[in-house]
Amino acid sequence: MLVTGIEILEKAHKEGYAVGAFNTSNLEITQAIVEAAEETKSPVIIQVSEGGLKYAGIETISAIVRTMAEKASVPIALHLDHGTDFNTVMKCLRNGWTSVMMDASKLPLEENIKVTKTVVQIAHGMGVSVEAEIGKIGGTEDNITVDEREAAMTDPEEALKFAKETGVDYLAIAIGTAHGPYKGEPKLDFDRLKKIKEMLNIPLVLHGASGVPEEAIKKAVSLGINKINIDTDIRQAFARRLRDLLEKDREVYDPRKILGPCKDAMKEVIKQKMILFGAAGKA
Ligand SMILES: O=C(COP(=O)(O)O)N(O)CCCCOP(=O)(O)O
Ligand SMILES: [Ca+2]
Ligand code: NA
Ligand SMILES: [Zn+2]
Repeated sequence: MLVTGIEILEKAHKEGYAVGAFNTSNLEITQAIVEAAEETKSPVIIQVSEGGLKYAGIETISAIVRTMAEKASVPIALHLDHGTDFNTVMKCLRNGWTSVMMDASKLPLEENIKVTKTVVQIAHGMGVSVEAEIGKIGGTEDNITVDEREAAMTDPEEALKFAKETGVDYLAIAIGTAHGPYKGEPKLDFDRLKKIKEMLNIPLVLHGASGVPEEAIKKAVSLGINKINIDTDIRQAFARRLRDLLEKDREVYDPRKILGPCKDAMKEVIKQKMILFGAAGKA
């Protein structure tokens, strides 16, 4: 069934587990996520980035996700990932999103608070929950130094002020992860996470979780992470299966016979994440 993000994350926060938030931009990725959730009886957040909206078309990807979510037997939310443009957030609210991220983390704190508070008021008025980001979760390609990444981490006092003044439902925090494939092993600041959770006591979001070792994921969940964003690992599962399939079969040309197995490969990766996060069986 289609539900709001907070309905899924409030329960995860209370019961101490995390829910996968997986990016989609087409039919097959959406199928992989929904089938994985059904087969592991997991609640799940299906999210679309601004790039995904451009690729698929906002009404189209909304129709695909909402139709499949409404038919599903497990709770599914439709989330806007990294909504950096205010008007894009408004368009998603108008097109049936049940959760939106207003990502104004690149703005100074006071401006981030101002725009996030406005989005929270509008979204809550429409029965939609809101994610925001404090601290900077960059990309592994960003050529910033270790100190700069340290400096970009979320300050607990700022996070408390931000949460109180905006009324945000769940907060993405920077504790050492980054988007994209990692070159070395990411080092997560667990003390920082523990402090933020104790001070804010709301659902927390981990971005850049592809490529983070399983033990670190488990520890982050035990310390209060409740939404875990995964995209790169799914993309890589798709591409691996596609290359392997086309190398083995030079004759195949039916997209269903090519994309179908790729969908299955993505589904297997997603199922493993749901089990690792503790969402399996919680639907
Ligand atoms: O935190 C994450 C997941 O990060 P990871 O899967 O790379 O670790 N995300 O928020 C997913 C980011 C998706 C970006 O999509 P576009 O290419 O369309 O901009
Ligand atoms: Ca990553
Ligand atoms: Na997000
Ligand atoms: Zn992210």
